Amino acid sequence: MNSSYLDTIDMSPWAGREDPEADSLRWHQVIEPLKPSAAPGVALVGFACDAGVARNRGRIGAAKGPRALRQALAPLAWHRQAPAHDAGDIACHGDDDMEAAQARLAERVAELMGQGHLPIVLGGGHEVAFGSWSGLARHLEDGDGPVPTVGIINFDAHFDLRDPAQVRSSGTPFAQIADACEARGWPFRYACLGVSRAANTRALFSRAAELDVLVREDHEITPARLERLGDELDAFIGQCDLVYLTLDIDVLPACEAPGVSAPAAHGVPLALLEPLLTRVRDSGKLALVDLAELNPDVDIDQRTARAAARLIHHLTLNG
Ligand SMILES: N=CN[C@@H](CCC(=O)O)C(=O)O
Ligand SMILES: [Mn+2]
Ligand SMILES: [Mn+2]
Repeated sequence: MNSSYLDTIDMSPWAGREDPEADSLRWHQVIEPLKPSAAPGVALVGFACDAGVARNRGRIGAAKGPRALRQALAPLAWHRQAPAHDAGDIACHGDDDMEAAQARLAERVAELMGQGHLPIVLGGGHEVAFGSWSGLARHLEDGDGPVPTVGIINFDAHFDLRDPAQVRSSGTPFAQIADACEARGWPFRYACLGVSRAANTRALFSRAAELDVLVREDHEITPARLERLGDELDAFIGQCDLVYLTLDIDVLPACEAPGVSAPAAHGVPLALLEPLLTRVRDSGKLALVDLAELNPDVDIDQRTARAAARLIHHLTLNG
């Protein structure tokens, strides 16, 4: 186990308002750098990488996402019982380093899971997902007995099922995971919610159908259908032993999340996204979370970072 990074965790983003009243803590006052014997809690790990976005010909800048997300989470009110740890960053040193950075992330995620933490990976482009999932896979392979069935729930305007034989990028992680599942003889259970028909080609819809993906398009996620969608999500989760939740912040409409590589004209608003996330959070099966595509370079007044921080806050409220 490589734990030398524990001495170099940068806690400088964790700053903000301090209230003089009792019982008024905020995240920055509670979160601690991860220690080897830390009590189980949430463990944040940054993936400072946008090499996959560059390969996908997108707007780079998501490598700065982890810091912006920590800064936005820092002043939010603390309501948890269980601890939160900062497990540092995985940096990507250019295009040639992307696959190695994903492997380093996998190692960190597997280590955190082995210590009983819920890893929350702060991206980074959506190439983060292949690293996150690989860590989960390694952790499960290290365990005794049959490997549990993993359900992947992706809230995203995009399938990210592009053919990885062309180029591996932020647009291919779930196709890479499907291939990796096939190689291991594992089922590939993937739900992609918030998909824009305008932003995904026919080839991608066909691949999703071939892979039996649970698809709900952006315009289908309405207040009137929210309860039924929640039940469908519960049914999907019911067929899995564990859930890996991946949030591409570009699932939000561009007015709520302008700071992404590919803003969504339609999107799924925070007010509808949050109740669906509650279903996932409260399922008791959530094993791994990541959040992708926050690009502070094109954000407006930290709007996207604040929305992303709010989602992390919401997902961790039950701990
Ligand atoms: N993670 C990224 N995904 C999108 C980007 C789309 C775009 O740049 O327009 C994709 O590859 O489909
Ligand atoms: Mn997307
Ligand atoms: Mn994506």
